[in-house]
Amino acid sequence: MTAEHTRHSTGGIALAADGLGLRYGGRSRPWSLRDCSFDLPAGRVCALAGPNGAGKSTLLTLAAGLLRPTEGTISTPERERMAYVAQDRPLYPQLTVGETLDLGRALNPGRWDADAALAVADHPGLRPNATVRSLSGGQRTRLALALALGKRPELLLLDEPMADLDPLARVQLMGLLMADAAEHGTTIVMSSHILAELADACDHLLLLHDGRIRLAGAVDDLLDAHTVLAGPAQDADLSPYTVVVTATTGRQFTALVRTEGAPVPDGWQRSEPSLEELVLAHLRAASATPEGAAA
Ligand SMILES: Nc1ncnc2c1ncn2[C@@H]1O[C@H](COP(=O)(O)OP(=O)(O)OP(=O)(O)O)[C@@H](O)[C@H]1O
Repeated sequence: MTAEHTRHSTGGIALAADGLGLRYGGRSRPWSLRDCSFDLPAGRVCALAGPNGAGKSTLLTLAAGLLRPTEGTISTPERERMAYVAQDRPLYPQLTVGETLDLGRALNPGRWDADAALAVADHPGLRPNATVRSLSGGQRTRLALALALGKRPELLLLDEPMADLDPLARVQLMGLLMADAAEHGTTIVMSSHILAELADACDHLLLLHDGRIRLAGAVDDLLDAHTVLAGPAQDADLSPYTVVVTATTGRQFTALVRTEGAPVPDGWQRSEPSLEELVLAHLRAASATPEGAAA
């Protein structure tokens, strides 16, 4: 497979990977991302989840076109139609807030959405004449998000956007992002370790573990496909199901399974997992298998 980065969106797909892999620093180095294939439909708000070192930032950096794949392909919109907020929020420290927004306008002629940028940047902590180097981490994030939304992107790539924001700012900025996605059909991919935050906002999931895709798809479909079974331990026959994880507490047995349509035995309770339960179960299962192979 050839290594390439394709810039187009086709058939309503905003981001697609096919056999995508990356080794930092050449062939003798370990894989940071391996065999990643997925399609992200346009207009989705996608949670990118996974433990530290799973490859989330690597995938976002590849999507932003700042790294070339070692193998496989990644397809995105044209560079002008994407915005990327990296984990370290790169900005020019010597510029003021106002000059940074002016630069955003100058670099995006004909596309700059001053209202969208101002909706994020208009905040008492972000005075127009303050220099970027004087801003706190959370204020810098706010400015980086203002630049990204002002670009009016079709695809918005956000690496832990809420990590250094206070609780009020998180709620406000998450609301602005969701409103933007709803109004303009923006596709958003956001990484986070806060699963509850992702569950509230996202309708699509990419779960990475050890550089590989563990789960990918619409959140509703993934939740529908999984069931939590609870029953007495001595009756546990899970052979009809694909088992993700099991747990025994005293005589009570629970399992997260894909029932694949098989009936639930009498005396057992079934419930739909939360997104958080689903993610944690798959991460536990991946940690327990040597290769973290996808279920
Ligand atoms: N510049 C680099 N050079 C070499 N290895 C790297 C580099 N950046 C990341 N890696 C390695 O690639 C793997 C994936 O890292 P990545 O930063 O993509 O993970 P992540 O899921 O974003 O983690 P976190 O949640 O901690 O931010 C890790 O093993 C990491 O050590």
